[in-house]
Amino acid sequence: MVPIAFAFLLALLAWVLVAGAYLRDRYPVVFWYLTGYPVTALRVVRTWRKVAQLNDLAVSPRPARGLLGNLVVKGDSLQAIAPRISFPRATRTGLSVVVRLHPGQTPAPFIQAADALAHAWRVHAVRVTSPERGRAFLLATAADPLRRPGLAHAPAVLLSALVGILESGGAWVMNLRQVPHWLIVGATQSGKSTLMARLIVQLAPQPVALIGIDCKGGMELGLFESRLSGLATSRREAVAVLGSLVEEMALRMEICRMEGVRSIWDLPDKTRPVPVVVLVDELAELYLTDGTRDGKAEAEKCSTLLLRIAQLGATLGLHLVLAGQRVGSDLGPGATALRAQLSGRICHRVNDPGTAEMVLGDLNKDAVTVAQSITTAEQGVAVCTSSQGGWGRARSHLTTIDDARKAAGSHAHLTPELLRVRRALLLAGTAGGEGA
Ligand SMILES: Nc1ncnc2c1ncn2[C@@H]1O[C@H](COP(=O)(O)OP(=O)(O)OP(=O)(O)O)[C@@H](O)[C@H]1O
Repeated sequence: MVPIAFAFLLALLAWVLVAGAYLRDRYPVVFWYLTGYPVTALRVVRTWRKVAQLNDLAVSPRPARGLLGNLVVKGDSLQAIAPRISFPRATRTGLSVVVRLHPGQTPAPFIQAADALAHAWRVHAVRVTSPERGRAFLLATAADPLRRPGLAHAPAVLLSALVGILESGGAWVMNLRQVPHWLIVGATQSGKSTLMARLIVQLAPQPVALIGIDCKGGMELGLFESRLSGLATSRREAVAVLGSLVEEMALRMEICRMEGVRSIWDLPDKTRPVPVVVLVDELAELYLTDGTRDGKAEAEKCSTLLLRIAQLGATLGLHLVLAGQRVGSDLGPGATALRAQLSGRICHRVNDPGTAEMVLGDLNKDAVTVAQSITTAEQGVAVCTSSQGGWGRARSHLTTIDDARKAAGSHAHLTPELLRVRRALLLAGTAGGEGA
């Protein structure tokens, strides 16, 4: 009888384990509600007083000074009282707690203690906000939502690309109408090319001209040449292409002036020139020189042309997406000036703190710290700015180079002809041939 009961218990245990694993993989939200949430909620309630006291979130109703005989004694009371919290409420990805602040308390110490709370509750992260005076709202995320992200959805809009998923579960969208120019940075194997490939897959079916500048001999962007209205594979060609785009910009300004409008988007659909997106792979190649006078002059020219497009292009339908392994002040003052014009920033894992600082430091110091904590295992994860002015972690949707090449090929017939660019490339090619 005993062995049968034992075998039955073993079978039951095995079944529970298998069912649990199935539930966790197929229905992670249900799994969280049934198992993770009750355990974590109890842990929050049980540890709150201690955690609050250890992190200076508890305050004493007694004054910090008192009289002992004739002496004024100063010090913290031993009877600090933790602020009251609501019972943790389950969310799809974690739980939330409302804290009733003591009079005189602000949410600032809670923001500082967010990391300690995450460790104490054994969750991935805790975010602190204060939507209402006198209350702090703690939102705990149980596991990193970017570890196994699902697919996000967003409506198809001109010049807008759904490139991945945000940590919040929302769609990660690069909307060039809202944020006209972007800087994408990351160490080797961090996910830059995958993001570029995703961008090309998303923009290829749209009525936009794509121009590639890839000074690594066209190894990366050359794969999508069938959908490119021009591809520069050397700095000489890049100068020619960017120069022709500055001429195009001047022409568009003239059209806008004659029509009495301030942007090509105010022109009627029929007369509006096609928007142009310039994709640059390895930005540093445009700035670094071999020390010769000609090399320096070419790099300076490139820098000036990029800066002009970044300054004036947004309303004229010219957009820049610049990618590179690192962007440092050593590339010259032109690179720093250009960065100021690129309001969209994406920072994958980087090799040195200086690069994260250069990409995000002028926007938010916390974003720099978060970018520096991206590990080699988190390919495709990046810190990105949003069109609302905030920032967050996100992961690109995995897109293979083959997917992007196929998308470029099947939309090749949509490639707009930019004669000015083609002519500049031809002339640069001929001049390069003569010079060789
Ligand atoms: N969003 C993602 N999800 C999962 N894996 C990814 C993601 N993005 C990139 N990877 C993986 O990371 C690897 C490197 O990606 P990618 O080639 O895009 O990096 P990179 O920064 O362009 O590297 P390099 O500078 O060496 O060209 C690829 O093999 C890809 O499979």
